Amino acid sequence: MSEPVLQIQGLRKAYGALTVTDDVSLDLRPGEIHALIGPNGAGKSTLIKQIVGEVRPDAGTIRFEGQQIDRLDTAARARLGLARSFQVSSIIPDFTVLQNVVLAVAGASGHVFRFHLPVLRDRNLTEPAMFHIGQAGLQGRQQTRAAELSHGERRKLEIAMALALRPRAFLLDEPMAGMGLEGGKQLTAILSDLRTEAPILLVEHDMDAVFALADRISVLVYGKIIASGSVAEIRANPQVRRSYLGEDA
Ligand SMILES: Nc1ncnc2c1ncn2[C@@H]1O[C@H](COP(=O)(O)OP(=O)(O)OP(=O)(O)O)[C@@H](O)[C@H]1O
Repeated sequence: MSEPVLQIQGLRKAYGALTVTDDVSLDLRPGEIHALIGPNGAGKSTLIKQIVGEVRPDAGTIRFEGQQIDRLDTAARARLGLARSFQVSSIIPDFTVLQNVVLAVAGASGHVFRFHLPVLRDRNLTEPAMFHIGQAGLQGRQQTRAAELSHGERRKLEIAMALALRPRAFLLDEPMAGMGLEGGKQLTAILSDLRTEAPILLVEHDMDAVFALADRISVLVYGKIIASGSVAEIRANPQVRRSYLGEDA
């Protein structure tokens, strides 16, 4: 089996008497989508925050591509290629899709960006930008201003910009939220392809999307992983059905 890209061992975090992360161990392997599911308040967001460095664990280790990263700050972890969500805050509404992605490509390649330079004529920037626009399913929309995009298209622009940063792993916190039926289907198809680019740790409440996408699922309840396995294993697990899927198993 290939080495995990991300490996979490014995992670613990408590807020006062409340243990939010209770001896959590999990990994993310190359090429996979590993879904993390669990009821509201189970500790999913807090776990993601510890992985990206926004919350400091009380104990445990986090390794990324073999390197222990739990002492690094958020920016250093991002530089190693740990991409949190598609919540790219830097979309410029008055810029076109292409201009926004070109900016992301320029930023990632360490280009010193000057607004007066004819960057849109620099093929070293526009070619990768157009490639990422295609990967994100936005072909034909490159000349549209970001402000005019629909919610789903904006999400795709965020994906294109995230891809420009050449991430080594994606941590996605509820990407399906607010997408609607058609948008959700399109995003599912895009995420499905994305796993070959970089593996995805997916926190998602939309179980149709999780069951359609996940190679593995881990179930978090009260800060503890109560089960981990394939979609079929998790669907058949009586404890999961009782404590999360809300069934009388
Ligand atoms: N900074 C904090 N201080 C105190 N308690 C916190 C803090 N952050 C989170 N918690 C508590 O930790 C628990 C887990 O919260 P978290 O947001 O990680 O859950 P979640 O599984 O992501 O929930 P949801 O699915 O609703 O987003 C909750 O009970 C929450 O109130």
